Amino acid sequence: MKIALLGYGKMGKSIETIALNRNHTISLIVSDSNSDYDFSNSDVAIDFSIPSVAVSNIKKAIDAGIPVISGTTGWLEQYQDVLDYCNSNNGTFLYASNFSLGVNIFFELNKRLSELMSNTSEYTTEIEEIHHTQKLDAPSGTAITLAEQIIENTEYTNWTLDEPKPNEIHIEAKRIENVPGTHEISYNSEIDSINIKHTAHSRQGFAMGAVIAAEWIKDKKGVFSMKDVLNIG
Ligand SMILES: NC(=O)C1=CN([C@@H]2O[C@H](COP(=O)(O)OP(=O)(O)OC[C@H]3O[C@@H](n4cnc5c(N)ncnc54)[C@H](OP(=O)(O)O)[C@@H]3O)[C@@H](O)[C@H]2O)C=CC1
Ligand SMILES: O=C(O)C1=N[C@H](C(=O)O)C[C@H](O)C1
Repeated sequence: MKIALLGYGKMGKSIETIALNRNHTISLIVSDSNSDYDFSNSDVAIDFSIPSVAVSNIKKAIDAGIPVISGTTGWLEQYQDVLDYCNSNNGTFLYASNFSLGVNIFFELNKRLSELMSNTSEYTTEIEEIHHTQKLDAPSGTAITLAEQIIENTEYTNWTLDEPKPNEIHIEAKRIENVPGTHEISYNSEIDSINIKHTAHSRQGFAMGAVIAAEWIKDKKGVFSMKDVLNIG
């Protein structure tokens, strides 16, 4: 498979290593310095860039008829626009706030725990995420997905980085040198606490998941998620 890499930073480079090990080739590398590019020799595009350019990168791939997967976070207010664009142009698109198998299993645990908590009023819920200091967005896309899952199953209606109101889940976003990505959900009452936590030890799980998603999506049409790829949940 010939892969176009949209973004060649920490993730783009990790994806390149894994893709080459799986006998794929890299047909195009796009970074800030070469934004005038075309997809003429590519089978699939993988976007791990920056929030301000992700949407134009994704739409450009759809225009070229190339299936595109994106892991870039921090642009989700435009997600519906991208879905509509993909569907109306008969394109192929997959976004995941987190491509690792472990976090996608963790998402299922989070859903189940929030379902179990749906009828209890004793517990308050908090999310903590920790990432490296170069991260541009806060909270992480993964923390937003976790919060949205809890909101779907409980009385909470919003998440906030600030002091929470009773209907808001507090997300604490910490930035510490070299942390690849840690997410913890806590339910706290007077009596006890329940915590679930995922710790990434490197970027390998994210990059492997992205390559597996690209292999899976190559000949498909439509909008997909990692649930479709991993067949879990
Ligand atoms: N969904 C998931 O599983 C994961 C998602 N992420 C997300 O992926 C994104 C990238 O993360 P990471 O690799 O760590 O970030 P980096 O900052 O290391 O890399 C970002 C890259 O984007 C490039 N870039 C800048 N402008 C453009 C442009 N116009 N077109 C294409 N690329 C451009 C930068 O190029 P230059 O170097 O020239 O400035 C840089 O190489 C982030 O949003 C992060 O949150 C990260 C890990 C996992
Ligand atoms: O920027 C990162 O590094 C990561 N970003 C993703 C997010 O925002 O959730 C996924 C992962 O946690 C690493």
